[in-house]
Amino acid sequence: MAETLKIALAQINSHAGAITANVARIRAARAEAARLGADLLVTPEFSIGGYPPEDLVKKPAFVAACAEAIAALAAETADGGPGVIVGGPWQNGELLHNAAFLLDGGKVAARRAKHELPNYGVFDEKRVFDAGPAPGPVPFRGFRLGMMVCEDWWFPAVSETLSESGAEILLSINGSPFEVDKHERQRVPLAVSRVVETGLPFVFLAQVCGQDELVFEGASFVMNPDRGLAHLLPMFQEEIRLTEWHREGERLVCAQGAVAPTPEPLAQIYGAMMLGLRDYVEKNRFPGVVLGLSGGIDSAISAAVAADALGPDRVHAVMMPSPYTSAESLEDAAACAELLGIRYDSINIGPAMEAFGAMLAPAFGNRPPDITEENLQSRIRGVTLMALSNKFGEMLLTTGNKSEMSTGYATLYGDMCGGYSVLKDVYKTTVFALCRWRNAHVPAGSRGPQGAAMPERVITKPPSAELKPDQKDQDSLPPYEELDAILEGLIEGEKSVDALVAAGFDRATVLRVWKMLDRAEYKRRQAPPGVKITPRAFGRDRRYPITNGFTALVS
Ligand SMILES: Nc1ncnc2c1ncn2[C@@H]1O[C@H](COP(=O)(O)OP(=O)(O)OC[C@H]2O[C@@H]([n+]3cccc(C(=O)O)c3)[C@H](O)[C@@H]2O)[C@@H](O)[C@H]1O
Ligand SMILES: Nc1ncnc2c1ncn2[C@@H]1O[C@H](COP(=O)(O)OP(=O)(O)OP(=O)(O)O)[C@@H](O)[C@H]1O
Ligand SMILES: NC(=O)CC[C@H](N)C(=O)O
Repeated sequence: MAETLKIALAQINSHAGAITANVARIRAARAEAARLGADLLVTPEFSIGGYPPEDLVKKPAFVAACAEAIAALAAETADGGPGVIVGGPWQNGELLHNAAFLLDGGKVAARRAKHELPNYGVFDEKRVFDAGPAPGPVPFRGFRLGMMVCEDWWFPAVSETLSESGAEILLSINGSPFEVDKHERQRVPLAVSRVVETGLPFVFLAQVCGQDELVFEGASFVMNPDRGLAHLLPMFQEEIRLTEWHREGERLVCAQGAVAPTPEPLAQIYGAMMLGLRDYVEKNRFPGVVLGLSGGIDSAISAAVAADALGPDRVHAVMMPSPYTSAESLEDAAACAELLGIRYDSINIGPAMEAFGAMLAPAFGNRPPDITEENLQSRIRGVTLMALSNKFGEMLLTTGNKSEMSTGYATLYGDMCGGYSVLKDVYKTTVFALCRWRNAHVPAGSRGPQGAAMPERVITKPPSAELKPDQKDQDSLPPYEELDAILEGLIEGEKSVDALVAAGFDRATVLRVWKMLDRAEYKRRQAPPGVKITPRAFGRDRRYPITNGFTALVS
C-alpha cells in the first residue's frame, strides 16, 4: 500500500472559450508539478473550457474541441509524470455533464460528473448541464480519491457517498465566484461540516481570474481531518502549490504548509476590482481604458483601480469642463492624474452645449431649462468619450456606483456610456472607505503608484454632479449612510417596508427609495457589466421585471 502522495494544486487563471490557451496553462502547470516531484496535478472546475462556459456548451463544436483537448492532455500523461485532474464537458450519450477527468498513464483513467448543479444567484447550470449520479471514489496510484465538482461539496450527500464508498480524501475542483469575505463566511464553515461529517481531509482548489461580471479570487485551501488548515493559497494570484500527504493509521493527513494571510474586506474588494478589470481588458484585447475624470470621488477611485490593474500608461483620463465646473474640480482632477501618473487631457464641452442649445431652441420653444439640459451635458461627455474610444481603441470605463445604479441617479446614454464598471456593485459609502484605504495602502500586485492615489479633498468634499450651479447629490438623494442602509435592506435583504421601518428608518424615505429602485430597473438593464462584490449584484443575481406592478405601496 502506497504511504505518501504529493498533490500539486494549480490555482490558475482560465479563460472561457480559449481552449488552446487553457491547455497551454495546464501543460505549463504540469511541467512545474513534475519539477516539484508531484504525483498528481489538480486544476480547477472546467479548466479546459474556462468557467463559467454558459451557452458555449450548447455548441457541439465547443464540446468536441474540449474533448479533443482532454484526449491530447491524457495522451501526454503516458510520459510517467504526474497524473492530472482537469474539468470540462462530458458528452455522455444524450447527457451533457460538467465533469472532472482524471488523466493518467496516457489515458482518461476516470470521469466523474457533477451531481449538484447550482441554479440560483448567478448560476444557471441546470439550463446547460445534466446532473450525474452521486460519484464513487477513483483509484489513483494506491489511493482512493473522492473527486467532486464545486457545488457537490456545498451539500452533504456527495461527500457522504464518497466516504461510505471508501474515499480517503475529498478533492474538490471549483469555480466559486468572489463575494466579500466568502472564504471566512461560507467556505471555511462548510468545509468544517464536510470534514466533521466524513472524517476525511478536504481540498478546495479554486481558479483565479476575472470572467465578465465574476471574479474568482483563488484562496484554495487544504483542511485536515482534525479541521486544521494545512494550506491556504493567496487571493488574486496564480500559484502552483505542492501538498504532501502521508497515512496516519487509516487516515490521509496533509503536512503543514503555508497559510496566506486573508486580506481585510476593503483590500479584498479592491483586489477583486483590479482582477476583474485587468482580465476583462486583457482578454478582450483592449490596449487600455479611457474615462472621464471629474475631480469627484467615483472617477478618482475608478482611475486608481485602472492604474493599479493595468499600469498608468494604459489609462487615459479626460477632464471635460463646462461653465458649471468649479476650480476645485479642475485642480482635483489634475492632481489625481498626476498622483496616478496617467495621461490627462482636457476637452471643453462648452461649445457642444451651445450648439445643442441652438439646435434644440426652435423645438423647445419657450420651455424653461430643466433636467433635459443637465442630461445633455452628461450625454455630450458620453459622446466625447466614445469618440476617443473609437479613435484610439481604448475601452470606456464607466464610473457609476451601486447607490446610483439602484436609484437611477445617472444619465442613460450619458455617464452610463461605457464597456465595463468597477463600482457597479459598490455602494457610495464603501466608495468613500475604499478611497481612504487606497490612499493609505498599496494593493498587492499593483502596477500603479506606490503612494496615495488622490488628493484628500476628493474624499472630503460633498459629492456633486456639477450639472447646474451649486448642485449637490444630497439635494436629490437621502444622505448616503441612510440611503445605502435602506438599499442594502431592500436589495441584499429583500426586506419589506414595515421591516425597515421597524429597524428605525423613516417610512417616507423607505417608500421613496423603494420607488427609485423599482423605477430604475430599465436603466440597469441597459447598464454595462461590472464586478460582482456583494451577495446580490445587479444583473443575473437579481432579476426583477422592468414592467412591475408590485410597488412599495403593496408591500
Ligand atoms: N420604464 C422605462 N423604460 C424605458 N425608458 C424609460 C422608462 N422610464 C423612463 N424611461 C425613459 O428614460 C428617460 C429618463 O432617463 P434619463 O434620460 O437618464 O434621465 P433622468 O433619469 O430623468 O435623469 C438623470 C438623473 O441622473 C442624475 N445624474 C445625472 C448625471 C450624473 C449624475 C451623477 O452625479 O452621477 C447624476 C440626474 O441628476 C438625474 O436625477 C426618459 O426620457 C424616459 O423616456
Ligand atoms: N467635468 C467632467 N469631466 C470629466 N468627466 C466628467 C465630468 N463630469 C462628469 N464626468 C464623468 O461622468 C461621471 C458622473 O459624474 P458626476 O460628476 O456627474 O457624478 P459622480 O457620480 O459623483 O462622479 P464623480 O464622483 O466621479 O464626480 C464621472 O464619474 C465622470 O466619469
Ligand atoms: N461552480 C459552482 O458550482 C459554484 C457554486 C457554489 N455554491 C459557489 O458559489 O461557490
